[in-house]
Amino acid sequence: MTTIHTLGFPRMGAQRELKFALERHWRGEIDAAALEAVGRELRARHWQLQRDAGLDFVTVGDFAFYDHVANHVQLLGCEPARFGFAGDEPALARYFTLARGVASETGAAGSGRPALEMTKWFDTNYHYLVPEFTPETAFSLAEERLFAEVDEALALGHRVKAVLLGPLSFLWLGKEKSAGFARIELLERLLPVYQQILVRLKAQGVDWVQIDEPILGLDLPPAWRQAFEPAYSGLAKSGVSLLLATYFSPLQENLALACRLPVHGLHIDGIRAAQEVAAIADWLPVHKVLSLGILDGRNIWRADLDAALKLLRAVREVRQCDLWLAPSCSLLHVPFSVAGESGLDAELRSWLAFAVEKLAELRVLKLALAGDGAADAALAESRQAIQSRRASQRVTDARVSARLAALPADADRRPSPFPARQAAQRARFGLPLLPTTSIGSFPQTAEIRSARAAFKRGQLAATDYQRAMEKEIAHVVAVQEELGIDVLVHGEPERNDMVEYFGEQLAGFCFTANGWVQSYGSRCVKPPIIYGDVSRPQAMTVSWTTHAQSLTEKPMKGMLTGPITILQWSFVRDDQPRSTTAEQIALAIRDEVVDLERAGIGIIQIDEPAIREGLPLRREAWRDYLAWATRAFRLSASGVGDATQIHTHMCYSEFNDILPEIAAMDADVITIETSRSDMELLHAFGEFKYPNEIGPGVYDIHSPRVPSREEMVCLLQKALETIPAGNLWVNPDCGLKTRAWPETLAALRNMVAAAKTLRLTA
Ligand SMILES: Nc1nc2c(c(=O)[nH]1)N[C@@H](CNc1ccc(C(=O)N[C@@H](CCC(=O)N[C@@H](CCC(=O)N[C@@H](CCC(=O)O)C(=O)O)C(=O)O)C(=O)O)cc1)CN2
Ligand code: MET
Ligand SMILES: [Zn+2]
Repeated sequence: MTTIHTLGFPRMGAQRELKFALERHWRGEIDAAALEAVGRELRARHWQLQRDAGLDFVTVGDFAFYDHVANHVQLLGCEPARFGFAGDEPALARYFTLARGVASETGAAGSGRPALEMTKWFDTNYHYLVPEFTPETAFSLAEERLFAEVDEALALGHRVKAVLLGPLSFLWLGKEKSAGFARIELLERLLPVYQQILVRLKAQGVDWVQIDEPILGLDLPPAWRQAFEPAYSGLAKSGVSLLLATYFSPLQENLALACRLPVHGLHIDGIRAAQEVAAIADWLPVHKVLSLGILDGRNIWRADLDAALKLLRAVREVRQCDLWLAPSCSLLHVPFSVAGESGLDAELRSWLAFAVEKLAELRVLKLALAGDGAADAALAESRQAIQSRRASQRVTDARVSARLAALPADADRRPSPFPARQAAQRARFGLPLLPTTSIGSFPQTAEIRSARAAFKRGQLAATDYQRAMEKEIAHVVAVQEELGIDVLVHGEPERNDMVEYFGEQLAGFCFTANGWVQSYGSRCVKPPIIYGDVSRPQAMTVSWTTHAQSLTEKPMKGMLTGPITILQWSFVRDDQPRSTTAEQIALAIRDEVVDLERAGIGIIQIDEPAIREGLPLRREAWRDYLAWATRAFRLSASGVGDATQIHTHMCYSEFNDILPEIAAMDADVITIETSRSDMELLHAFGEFKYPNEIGPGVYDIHSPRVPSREEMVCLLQKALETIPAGNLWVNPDCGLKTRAWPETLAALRNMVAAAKTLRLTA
């Protein structure tokens, strides 16, 4: 018998019901009970889908109103003391305070309660809330939600597998908030609470608990590796069967450890750790369950079921025992269902499998392994789709491969080195010392979004939509002129998203109507799908940008998304290396850069916020990635003359460990998020002697708080300790699209004033 299950399921709902309910709740339009009802309804629906697909368990514990790591902070009773919660505050209200913070009543710096920090979940575009630890952190079984959800599922007649984030991964993903202590020291205090949870689950009638330890796929310090065996020896005593789940990365030096741990089963990522399947099938004792993540949970392609069956039969041959099958990781990272994507033609649609379709694939595999003829029709259909994709004329474009093959060796080099370019650009633009600029987007108001929605529904004519956006651009230009900003932007009103917008216009991409994936909290993205060779049929941004330039004498900065960020935030081909796809996108962006230059745009920004996120989870793979990623960026940027100034922008990550590679991108100016780390990053930039110009963000755009002029003067003075005044730019941390107008205006006004103050002395 084969057992099929999933590590997790998307939470938002088929129509993003959770997003809309959350936002209504936050606006005060529905109360907590109504929100809870939506959550309950979605869980019930999603469990029923799992059951209907023939899964042997429904998975309970993957649901969250904001983030599953934040759920664990409450479950484990470690809400940071700094929030100062009073005993009578309801758990859900505290939860949203952890997630969203509380604005200060006075607006003064340092007051209010900032939210838990948010950071990327491994190498995905999902953000989790970072647990905070101090030597005083205590743990207790403090929240009933998980057990209540288990009861809900049991009451609906389901067989339940509960899921927990494992104790070591939970600690690893958190952050030490005081110096001189290591969070691993908290393990001893944490384990008894896990033990209690497992005992409770067992008592509820749960036989299997999936305990996620994705950090087994990372380069772990010895103390962390050594902590696994004693920790799990303790947890083994709870009496519940544990399925240790790993994903996203091969286990390598942790493989023997993972096989040896005293648990009842091991899940491995059969896609990212494909090369380890044979060894694990061999080494994992046969009395333990092997759960093979056989379907790609990080991508949207229909699986090659014949190839999967071949592998599964071989594994069964070796192990002579039952197998468990699942997607490689939680399905959180793929959209809900292909059904309803009527905008895609039938052929393309047949190539895709989102969450619901992946559950169906599991069932076909199970039937086929049992020799059940009921799988035959589905297998034939799947085979047909795979063959159609392999043979399709739409996937390959001979002109693209010919162009790549013919690229001169120096295609990724600017004509002159930076000092010569800097001189040419200074002569051309005559900017003041400490020039001010912004990162690109201005507030995406409800008005802009509903105009776009009406346009997409066919209720607003293309010319009217264009006129509405041009009106917005004119407004943004006028505002910047009035504020006295030096290098202007058009504000990006016409963009639904910085990646999707380009995906909609590039050949080799398709996009969905409803393929939403949670990014954080209620926020979602709709990653485009790269199915074929990429090229740019026509200019994508030139007319908007030149229109904006026509409204001002000041330089208008062209605004593009870079090849690595487009790659990273799209669903990519699995039939060629990512590096090849990156190179193709790079050339498409290069064409746009060259066209902008030709249209008279002298400053062009190519955003690469995701370059750090794309870094492989294992350090040994960094060099290779960084080499092709930085080359792709340079390819996109190198088609222009010395006097054209190329900017790039990065955010969301710590960049300290890849500074040389960032320098190797050779952008003339980099604007980078730094304000949240109090300009820490700059020490690294200073030590490393970053050679080109740099704009360290002087204020955090993630909160509506308006920074004062003095605050920004302080930060800039700090920056001037390490960066020569002639190389320093003044700008916010990131784009302003999630902000409202009043705080945007106030903050930019103070920012320009700060720059002017320093110009007098610097
Ligand atoms: N791709 C990507 N990844 C990223 C980021 C990013 O900017 N892009 N930034 C970081 C994450 N930050 C994020 C910040 C904001 C949002 C966000 O605001 N998402 C919006 C959707 C943005 C969008 O696509 N907007 C569409 C509208 C989509 C929509 O829901 N429209 C409504 C109608 C809206 C109306 O009538 O007003 C509908 O179709 O029902 C548009 O502007 O055209 C949301 O969840 O609400 C997402 C991620 C890291 N990863
Ligand atoms: C996530 S980086 C955002 C860069 C983009 N140009 C913006 O300003 O929104
Ligand atoms: Zn940014």
